[in-house]
Amino acid sequence: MPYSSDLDIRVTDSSLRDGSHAKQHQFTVEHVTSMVAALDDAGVPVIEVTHGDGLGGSSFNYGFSHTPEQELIKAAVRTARNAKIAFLMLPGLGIQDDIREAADNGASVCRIATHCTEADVAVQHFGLARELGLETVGFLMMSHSRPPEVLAAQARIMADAGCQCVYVVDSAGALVMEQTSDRIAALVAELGDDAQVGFHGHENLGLGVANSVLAVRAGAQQIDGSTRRFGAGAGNTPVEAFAAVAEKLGVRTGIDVLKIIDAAEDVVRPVMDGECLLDRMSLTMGYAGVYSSFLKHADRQAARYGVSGAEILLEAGRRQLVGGQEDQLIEIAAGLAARSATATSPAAK
Ligand SMILES: CC[C@H](O)CC(=O)C(=O)O
Ligand SMILES: [Mn+2]
Repeated sequence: MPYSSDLDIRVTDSSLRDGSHAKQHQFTVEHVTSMVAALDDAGVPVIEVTHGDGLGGSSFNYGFSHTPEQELIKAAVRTARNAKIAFLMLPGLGIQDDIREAADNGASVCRIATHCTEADVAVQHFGLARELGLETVGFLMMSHSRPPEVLAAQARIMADAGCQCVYVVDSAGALVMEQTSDRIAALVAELGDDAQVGFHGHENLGLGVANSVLAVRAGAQQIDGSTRRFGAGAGNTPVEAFAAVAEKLGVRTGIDVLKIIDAAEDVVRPVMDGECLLDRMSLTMGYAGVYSSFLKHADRQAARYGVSGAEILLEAGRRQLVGGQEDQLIEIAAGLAARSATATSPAAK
């Protein structure tokens, strides 16, 4: 087992990583220090801190960070008294030296994310992380897009490479109830005692907490959330709501519900540029199965080309775009603008 614990479920708070998308990667050391202090005090056992797109994500394509992520990781490690500090990396975007640096800076949980059909690109990274003594987590992103048996086979590749907990990642917030539990159950059956199973939800259909409860009932042992839903799209499963629901169900998370409710309101909310909303854009993402981190990119291209952001997302869903294909949002917006110019030109009438 990757960790010894008397908790039933281990919660990882992703607000300082998934929330980086919503914050357009503008976290400062002060933001990290205040949020880590509050989450740690409320008993959150793992806190993830990285650029939204993981180590090495600060770039023209994904958006430049305000503060280098390794500085943010160091600040988190300095601040946490009990919580472990985790980081995310996508092979190819981040490189192995980034993992070494994060480990040197005191992070202890290495989370490696691939598209849900591409687990093999992470094999060497899991090996390195284990050599460095890091705890390992694997992310199968866009898990709504493949059936349970495909995900289970990909989870097996991760576990054989040294991954200690494989997550079903609902990047688009598109999974509905049993679609979550069927996927979790398939991974649990495949992995047995070889690795744990986790669930990372998004709120784009308003199902983060419900899907997480179903994931737990299907055998998930680790659950992600973000305090105040501070994450991409409509945000992640709210940690404070999940902790409250878990307590009512008799599931122990070790999180003090009243303290995390206060942290959400008094500490996390002031760091956010705005609430993560279940509005037309994020709901369209859940409905059409679009990667939550495309939200701000789609907003920008909609404004730049004067077209509907929801139309951009619907086409992104039709094309089944995956992370790394953000540039296609520009092409989609330009195409919508060209079509609307043709339709309104006098020659077309
Ligand atoms: C770009 C990484 C991505 O945001 C990871 C994640 O949280 C997800 O796929 O939901
Ligand atoms: Mn996410």
